[in-house]
Amino acid sequence: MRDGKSYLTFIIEKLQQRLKEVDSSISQGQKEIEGMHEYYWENYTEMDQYGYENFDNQQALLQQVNANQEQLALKHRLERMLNAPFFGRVDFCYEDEDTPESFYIGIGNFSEQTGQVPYIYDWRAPVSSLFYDFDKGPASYEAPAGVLEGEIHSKWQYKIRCGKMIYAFESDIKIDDDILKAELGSNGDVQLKNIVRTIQKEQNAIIRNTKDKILVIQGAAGSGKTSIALHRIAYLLYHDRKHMKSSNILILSPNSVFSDYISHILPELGEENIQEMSFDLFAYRELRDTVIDCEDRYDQIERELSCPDAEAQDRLHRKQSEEFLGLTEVFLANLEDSLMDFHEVSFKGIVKTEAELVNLFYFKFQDLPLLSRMEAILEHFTDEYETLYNRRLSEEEEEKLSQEFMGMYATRDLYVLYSQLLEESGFAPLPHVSYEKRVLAYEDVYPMLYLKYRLYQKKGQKNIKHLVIDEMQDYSFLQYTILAELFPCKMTILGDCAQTMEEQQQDVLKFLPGILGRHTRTIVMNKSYRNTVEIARYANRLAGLTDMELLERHGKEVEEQKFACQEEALKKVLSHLQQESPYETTAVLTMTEQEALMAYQYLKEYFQDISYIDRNSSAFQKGITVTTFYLAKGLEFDRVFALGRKEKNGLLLQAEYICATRALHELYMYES
Ligand SMILES: Nc1ncnc2c1ncn2[C@@H]1O[C@H](COP(=O)(O)OP(=O)(O)OP(=O)(O)O)[C@@H](O)[C@H]1O
Repeated sequence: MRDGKSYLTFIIEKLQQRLKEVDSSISQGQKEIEGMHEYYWENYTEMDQYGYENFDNQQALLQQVNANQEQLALKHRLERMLNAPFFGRVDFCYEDEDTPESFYIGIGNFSEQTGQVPYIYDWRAPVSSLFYDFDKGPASYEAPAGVLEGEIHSKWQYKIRCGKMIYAFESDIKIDDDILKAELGSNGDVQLKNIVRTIQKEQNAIIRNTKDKILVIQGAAGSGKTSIALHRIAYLLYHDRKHMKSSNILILSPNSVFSDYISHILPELGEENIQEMSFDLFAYRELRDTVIDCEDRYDQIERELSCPDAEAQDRLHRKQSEEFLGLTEVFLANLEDSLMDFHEVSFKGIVKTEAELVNLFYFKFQDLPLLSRMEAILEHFTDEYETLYNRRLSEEEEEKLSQEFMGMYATRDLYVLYSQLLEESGFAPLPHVSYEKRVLAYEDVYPMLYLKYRLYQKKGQKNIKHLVIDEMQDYSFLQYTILAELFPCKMTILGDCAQTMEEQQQDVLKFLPGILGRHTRTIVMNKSYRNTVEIARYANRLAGLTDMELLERHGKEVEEQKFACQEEALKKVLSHLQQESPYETTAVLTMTEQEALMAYQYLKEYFQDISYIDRNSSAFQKGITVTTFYLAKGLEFDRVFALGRKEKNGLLLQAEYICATRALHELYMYES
């Protein structure tokens, strides 16, 4: 049996050979494309008048372009593999055989020719699960044909960079943990890393879970939730290429910086990137016809921090609660009558009496939402007219009829109706203003969106087959109710109750199964990988967590200090920043936007290339970053300076916990 080093030499040769073939196929394809273009320009005047030849030409061209693009993607994959073709090996002896077979594992499959036994197996291939799930000894894996049993004779881990072997370890001597510690001990990249080399057994079980329709992961800070979700997407795409394309997956992510932070992993794993969106942005787009602007979650947090208002908090919660949904249903039931004013319609010989309209409205079309029903009746009427006279209605006629039918609603303005709902449910109504002045407070955004979906037929998101919701603890009962309606697909939902951005922690696990149904499976992960033991212990004390498992990676003790004002605290931050440091990324995290801006302006005097992240930012860079705790959520930095407050309340404590858990190696908790 060959050792890893000689196998590497063999593979590099094969990869180079393959790359040459791909290169020549790409240039051949390119020539053909050019030839087709030339042929077209020389002959298009003589092509048949019906455009058949032109069409055939276009099709052939398109096919060639697609083929070339595929080859180009393959070229990129092979180039990536040339850098590090494999990272693991399992020597596995099948039950009924005498000698073990070596399976080398890498970020993609590689074989001499398509269809031949691979030289390297993709980390997502069935046999690769041996590497993640078992140590030396009896083992099995699930192949398409069934479970295959056998014994692992040895397991190897490799680090290869630029085609050179950096190290090779036989891993039954528990080197896994050391390798993991070495990976985690290195300085943070600007983007989240792929973890294929060191996926842990419990993480692997989640990544490869295809059985559960709804998978909910409650994971402690730094337990790898986001990483797992992305690797899971890569796994699902690999295993169901026929039915699942990257365009069928959507990630609901908190903001654009976070989207940028995770955007490298899928391309690194050889997959296309997928769509990402924040739910607040989606809601805003959906309500744009009704209001000129909507507050987002961050406006709400800023307000809570600058002028805490218990009444406003209470209102926010009541409006997002199950009880309020009940009140909305009562309101809708009453609206069935109170909104309508039927009257006879007579148009060019066709008459619809009030009784006939009532009948159509409450019986024939009763299943349609209230505000979509009259449109259906209008369509019904138009059909009748066009069939009778065998002519289409003109635009003016359509307009006139539409006015007459829609005029039977007392109003169709969602803003007015929602305001009415608020009043009837014991809340203050919305200000009576024109469209240009309608700015919706955050507490009203989702209740209004819900009302919209109950009143109008909604556009389903049928194209989405898998929805990933990150930071699950930040969505309310009402938001999940809306999401369940909009996305009747598979879901991976992940988050951490301890990182709720509110006065009190929200345990979404209590209500999720009720909304999403009994096919919901919840997995809890308590092992944290991000922080040193010193930081993790400190953070756990802040949040009162006692059941966390920590990876034994040690570092500096957390530095806590109190200052008279924020400027004093900033001076201290500055003195640290001016010292030589081995770190790539440092964050200065504040509670509010205003504080972040002040810190940024202060530090900018000393460091030209410092970056400031606000909610419109879409990327974060190496070096020093200043931002608020809520925008740093989900991200990580080598070193964190948290500028907290001496006074405490629920939200400020949560904020401190979020800041503390962002640090990989060093943490400074300052208060003023
Ligand atoms: N198996 C693993 N091997 C190597 N690194 C890992 C592993 N699991 C997690 N990590 C690392 O731990 C850190 C935290 O991972 P991730 O951001 O996915 O956690 P999270 O649970 O989403 O955290 P949070 O909720 O605090 O934002 C990352 O640097 C990630 O690369």
